[in-house]
Amino acid sequence: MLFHVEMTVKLPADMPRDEADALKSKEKALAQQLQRDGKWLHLWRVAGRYANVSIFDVNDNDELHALLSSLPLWPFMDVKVVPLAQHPSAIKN
Ligand SMILES: O=C(O)CC1=CCC(=O)O1
Repeated sequence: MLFHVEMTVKLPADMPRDEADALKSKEKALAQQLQRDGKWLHLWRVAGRYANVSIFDVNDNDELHALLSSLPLWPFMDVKVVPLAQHPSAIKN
């Protein structure tokens, strides 16, 4: 199942720089592993915002939730999920 996910990161302004950097580093390592695993198909920065748009390919809603909630930045993100279905006019998917 494919999901469009928008994540907006909101780190507390008073979070120490080294703590924020450690979280971002862990986030990057896990995001890259999930891309190698074929679960995280696309990862795009939203221009001008500390946010990304991603496409995930997972088995079901529960796997998506488990994956998203395992991200180190999860406690500091607003996440919007849109389930995707086939479009009848699409010539590739
Ligand atoms: O910077 C972000 O958009 C949050 C994030 C998700 C995966 C990653 O490496 O950073």
